[in-house]
Amino acid sequence: MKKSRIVIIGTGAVGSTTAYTLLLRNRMDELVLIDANADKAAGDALDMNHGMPYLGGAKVWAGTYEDCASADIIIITAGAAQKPGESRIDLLKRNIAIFDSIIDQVLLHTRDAILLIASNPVDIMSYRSWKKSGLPANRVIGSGTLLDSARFRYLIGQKLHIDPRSVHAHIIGEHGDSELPVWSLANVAGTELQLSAEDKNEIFVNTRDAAYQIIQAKGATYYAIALALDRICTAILDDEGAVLNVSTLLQNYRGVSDTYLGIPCIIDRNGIRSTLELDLTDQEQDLFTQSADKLKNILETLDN
Ligand SMILES: NC(=O)C1=CN([C@@H]2O[C@H](COP(=O)(O)OP(=O)(O)OC[C@H]3O[C@@H](n4cnc5c(N)ncnc54)[C@H](O)[C@@H]3O)[C@@H](O)[C@H]2O)C=CC1
Ligand SMILES: CC(=O)C(=O)O
Repeated sequence: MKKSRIVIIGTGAVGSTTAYTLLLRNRMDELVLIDANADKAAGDALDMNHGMPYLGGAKVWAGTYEDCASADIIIITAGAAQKPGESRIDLLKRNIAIFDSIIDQVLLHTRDAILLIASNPVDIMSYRSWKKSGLPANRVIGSGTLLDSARFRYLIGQKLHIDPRSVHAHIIGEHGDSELPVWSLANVAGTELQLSAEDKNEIFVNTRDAAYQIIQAKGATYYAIALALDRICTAILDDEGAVLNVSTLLQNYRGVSDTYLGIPCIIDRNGIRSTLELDLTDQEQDLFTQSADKLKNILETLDN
């Protein structure tokens, strides 16, 4: 049987934490680490290999783009990260140049892998990767608002004293400042959430601004995104049909086309099987349209 292989490009804080998370959870047979700083990737691989007596038997090595040839999933976490006070969009120029060269090098070796993008601004980087690669959109996935939805569910759970795994609630739109909460559909076991308008506002603001708070406190966020990326990889490798709020190409989705945004998607071995159309209120629809317009305006400023 073919061995399952995940390649991670960019083994900084997010990439190395994701590698470690995948390894601890025994998600694949082979894990390849690539970084522009080859010493960093080599050091991470060595460090993780020294834990092998206590792990599940996966092979881990610092590799090259040639190793993408038989990858099932290529996770891209390379590039600049926000400094305190910077927005995700502030990273755009730096990360577009890095991405263009990464996608070119990946395509020299494979057109079969699923690309899973996490670098910011993630919706724009995912769109760019899809457009530049010419791969089918179902195989170019952004982490989107999966992390934001996890933060949202955690904060709702805290307020209600309910396990976040039992909270069903979505953040959609940009992974960034224009994202929106879908309060009208949020529920626990199908029942309406018992939260005041003030509680809801506090929960949403803390969700939207979580990255700013964490970056201010310790310089970067990486544990929760690593778990979110692990969740997407599992949905793919185990052919789950899981519903996850990832960033995908929208075509005629609630009036939005030709941009990547976070919405609920069904994910299986082929990547994104289909999207689920949420029944938004008028106010939610307005916010969703505004989020899409913001990203489309930015996309229009980019060269081809
Ligand atoms: N989608 C999400 O929810 C999240 C996204 N991020 C984003 O992930 C990205 C990475 O963040 P961190 O790991 O904290 O940054 P980092 O600075 O710790 O790591 C970035 C790594 O990319 C490498 N790199 C740069 N150019 C490269 C190239 N051309 N080829 C290969 N590797 C290259 C660097 O050497 C470095 O090791 C950032 O854009 C950040 O904003 C971070 C957290 C959550
Ligand atoms: C950095 C980032 O995008 C996040 O933690 O949400």
